[in-house]
Amino acid sequence: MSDEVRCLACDNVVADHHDSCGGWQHRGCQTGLSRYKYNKLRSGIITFDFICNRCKFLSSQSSLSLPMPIMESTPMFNSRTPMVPRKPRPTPRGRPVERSGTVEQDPVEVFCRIRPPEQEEQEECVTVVDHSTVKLSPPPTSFAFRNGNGKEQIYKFQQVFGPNCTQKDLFDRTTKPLVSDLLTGKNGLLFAYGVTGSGKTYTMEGIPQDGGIIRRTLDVVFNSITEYQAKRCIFKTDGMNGFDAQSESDAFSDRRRQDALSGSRATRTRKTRQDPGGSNSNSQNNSQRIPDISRIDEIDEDNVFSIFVSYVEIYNNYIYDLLEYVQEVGPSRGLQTKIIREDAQHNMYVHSCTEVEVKSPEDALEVLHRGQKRRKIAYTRLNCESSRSHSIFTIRVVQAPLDAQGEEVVTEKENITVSQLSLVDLAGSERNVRTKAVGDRVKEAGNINNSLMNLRTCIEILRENQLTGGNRKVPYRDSRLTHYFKNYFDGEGHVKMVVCINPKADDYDETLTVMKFAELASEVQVQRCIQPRRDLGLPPGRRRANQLFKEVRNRLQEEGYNAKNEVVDLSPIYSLAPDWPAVSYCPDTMEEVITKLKTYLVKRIHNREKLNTDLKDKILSVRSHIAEMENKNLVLNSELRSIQTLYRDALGTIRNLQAQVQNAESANDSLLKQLNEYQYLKVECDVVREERDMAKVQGHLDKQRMKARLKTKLELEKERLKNDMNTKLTQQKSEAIDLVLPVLSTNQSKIYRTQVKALKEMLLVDDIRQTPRSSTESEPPAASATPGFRPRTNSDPSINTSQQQVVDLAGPAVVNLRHRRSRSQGCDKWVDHRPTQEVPTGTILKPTLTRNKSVTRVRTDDLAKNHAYCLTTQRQDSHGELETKLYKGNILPTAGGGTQVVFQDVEILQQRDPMATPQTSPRKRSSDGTPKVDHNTLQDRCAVGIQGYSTPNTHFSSKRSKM
Ligand SMILES: Nc1ncnc2c1ncn2[C@@H]1O[C@H](COP(=O)(O)OP(=O)(O)OP(=O)(O)O)[C@@H](O)[C@H]1O
Repeated sequence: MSDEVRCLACDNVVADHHDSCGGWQHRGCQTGLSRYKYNKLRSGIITFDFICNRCKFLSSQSSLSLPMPIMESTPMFNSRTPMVPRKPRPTPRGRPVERSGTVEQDPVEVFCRIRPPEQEEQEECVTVVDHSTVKLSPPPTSFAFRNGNGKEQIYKFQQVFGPNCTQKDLFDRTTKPLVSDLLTGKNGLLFAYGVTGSGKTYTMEGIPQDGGIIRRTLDVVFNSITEYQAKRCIFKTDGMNGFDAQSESDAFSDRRRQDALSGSRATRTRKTRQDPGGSNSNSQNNSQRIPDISRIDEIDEDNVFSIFVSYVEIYNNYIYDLLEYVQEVGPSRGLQTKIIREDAQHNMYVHSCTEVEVKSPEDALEVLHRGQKRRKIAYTRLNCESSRSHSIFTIRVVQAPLDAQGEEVVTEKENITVSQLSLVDLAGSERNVRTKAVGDRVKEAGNINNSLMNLRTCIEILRENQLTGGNRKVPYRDSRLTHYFKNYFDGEGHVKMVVCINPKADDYDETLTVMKFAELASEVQVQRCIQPRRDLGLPPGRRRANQLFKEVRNRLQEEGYNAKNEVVDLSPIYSLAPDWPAVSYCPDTMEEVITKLKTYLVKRIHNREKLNTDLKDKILSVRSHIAEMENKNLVLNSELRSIQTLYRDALGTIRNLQAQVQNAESANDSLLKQLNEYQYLKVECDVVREERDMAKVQGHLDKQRMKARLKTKLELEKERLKNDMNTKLTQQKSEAIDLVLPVLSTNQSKIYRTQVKALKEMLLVDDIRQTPRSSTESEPPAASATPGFRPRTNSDPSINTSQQQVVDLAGPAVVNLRHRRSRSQGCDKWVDHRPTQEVPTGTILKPTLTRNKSVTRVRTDDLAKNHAYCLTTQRQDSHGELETKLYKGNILPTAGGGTQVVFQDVEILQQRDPMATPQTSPRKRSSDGTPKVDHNTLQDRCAVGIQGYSTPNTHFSSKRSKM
């Protein structure tokens, strides 16, 4: 029996170790071998790694870089030290075990995205031929063209996304399958590759309103596992790229500790920084965010999930943790460089890198945003925000099954599945000639180009190995980037690449290089990652069953049953045991394998027996249950029949009622119709009635007008007749006296002459008193004698006919004309007789009534004590126009010892709407245009004033003769 010894650098078999002789035989490259590093195993055994002499020579010439030895000083080879060949490496997690000798492989999927032109009418060198082909046409300015390579080039991709493609389309086609893999426990790598400014960062990150690959991935992951998320801290990292699961109580105390720590950190950050890390802009971004709402359905519902994210960048070939906590107080150390390590499963990981457990896309985006702020970005001539480093955002999904009851997480480490998806935004390749970079930018560009070149070399060698069956060492370790990618290219998951292209002609030469690399990459095959299904022999659907059980229990409790202590019983167990253990034939470990298989089979037999017993019990219980159910069924059937009869009756009643309802509805309809007609008629009637009312009002107004005209005429006629009669009477009287006098004797005649003369005088006097005054005689004699009054003539325009009528009423027949009121007695004391409901005039000019006594009802005492009287009347028409009149007069004692008012003056205040036209403003006017006095009201109100005593029933017209 012999073991192979391979060269650490080129992986060629360089020696065989023979158990029989304990010696070594050179083989393969036949160049001999040297010790390179030694490994001390826990058991104390020391093993060696070797390199062949050829690789040793190449490394000494610096044309090959070797991985650093762990020990600087290699211990001297001691021939007595047993040289134990290295044990074969454990198969990396998820890597398919070669049983039949063939391994399923997938090509690296390469997609092409062409960004929209930067300017309109930009000269372009890229054309989309169809959904998977692009054509590159060299512009005359290009280096290739000038070197005589002016031919058009055709490149094929998995899919080409043109300038108008959406972020959603790109994500669905490129990344969604990787998200599905991630959630089912498989690893994936997606990286954006291209020239600077070609849209790699846009593709990976996008904008809040239209998220790129990273944002959408987070959305879809959380959309898919929302209901199945584990509580925070149930899973925690073991510091060696693995995870442990812990009980709920431990998780609770860890949560509290974390909260306290993050609280104190947040306080410290707030204290030291005014702008809390752009939290405002972050929340603003979140508010503008349009999340992707799609989800993956094929996930194991009986698992619980936790998501961890990390964010690192490779800058100048150093790795930095973008989420590292940097103390803000005290001397700041800045970000520390990290190293890449290999875990127990030979997976590469960034040692001591911060992994944040996130519970929502918003949490994850907050972390992403935090990292982005630390990314090295700088202005270059080709991109104002050019990434100067490669960034790797890794999402790790940790999942573990629920226990048999579907209640708690199974915490054994071997049941935990960890998968990861690395989303890489590579820095763009750039030529200093074009960027005109200086200083740091040149160094950065050099490092970027070197790492990209190394990626290209690795891919080239991989492809060559795959095509030729060669075994050339792939120089993953030459740069941090390829070192980190090693697992993926070695078969640790699906690899996809999005090649970003800027179609502008200036980029032709670089774009051509990118295309060549893309073509190369698409020919590389990576081993398909097949995640072994973990079968713990637990019933599937237990989470749902548990939920259902709890729901039923709650419902029973609500209905009054005591189901609180019922426990979930999710037996039967559907499988006999977990999957067969992975065993391989090896004579050394035969015993161990047989024991393992024996244990497994015993367990299976035990499970089978248990299941059989369980099955018998269940059959019995099901039978009794069925019998019980049948009895119930019989009862229920009879109940059903009676219910059906009732139902039929009810159905008949319902039909009757429906018919009635239909009748009622049709009656209702006809009534509604009638109602409508009546309403229409009513409207018409209302219109007619309004017209009639208007005509009536008009007629009434006409009648009033006519009545007033006739009344005036009648008065005038009466006056005229009266005058005629008086003239005639006077004439007849004097004629009678003249007839009587000659008949008398001289003595008698003397006596009688004197008496007749006196009688004649009396008669004449009486005539004079009774004769109505002509318009020139209309001024009351008392007026001129009354102090404090302004005499008016007819020429005064403010005095109109109605005023004269009022003035006429103040006839001086019974007044003591010689009455003089002394000023000392207060001849200017007024009785201000106002209407009961006075309309406020709001006028600026107001009559001056000094020392007035304001009354609404006049008593004789008021008149006796005061000397002047003012009566205010108001009239308001329907248009709101107001007419206010002030009748002023003197209070004089009458011959009979009473008091009377002699009106001397009328003031009229008319308030009119300036907008109203005479037509639109109907106004009560007399035929000569002067407003009419409302005699009735006036008479009623001033009856006391005129008479000196109250005569409520006296008509104004009948009093006029006495005045
Ligand atoms: N598909 C696109 N649609 C709209 N704008 C785009 C698209 N691709 C790129 N851009 C815009 O082009 C500019 C440069 O893009 P981006 O920064 O993503 O390039 P890059 O390839 O990451 O460059 P670098 O390698 O220098 O970081 C950005 O302003 C971005 O918004």
